[in-house]
Amino acid sequence: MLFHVRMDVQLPPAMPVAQADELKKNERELAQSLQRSGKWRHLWRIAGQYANFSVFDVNSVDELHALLTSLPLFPYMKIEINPMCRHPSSVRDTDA
Ligand SMILES: O=C(O)C[C@H]1C=CC(=O)O1
Repeated sequence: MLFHVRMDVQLPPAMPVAQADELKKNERELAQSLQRSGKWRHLWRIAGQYANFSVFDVNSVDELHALLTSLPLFPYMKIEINPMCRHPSSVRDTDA
């Protein structure tokens, strides 16, 4: 199942830089591991914002929820999720 996910990150301005850096480092490691596993198919920065567009390929909504809530930055994210299915006019046969 494919989901388009938008994540907007808002760290509290008062958060110490060292804590923010540690969270970002841990987030990056997990995000890269999930990309290598194929679960996190796409990760794009939204230009000019501390936000991203992502595409996740998971087996269930429960798996997506577990994955998103496991992210170190999850407590500081606003997340918007859109389920996707194949478009009948798509020419990309492998994109399912
Ligand atoms: O930077 C972000 O968009 C937030 C988050 C998503 C992946 C990652 O490494 O950090």
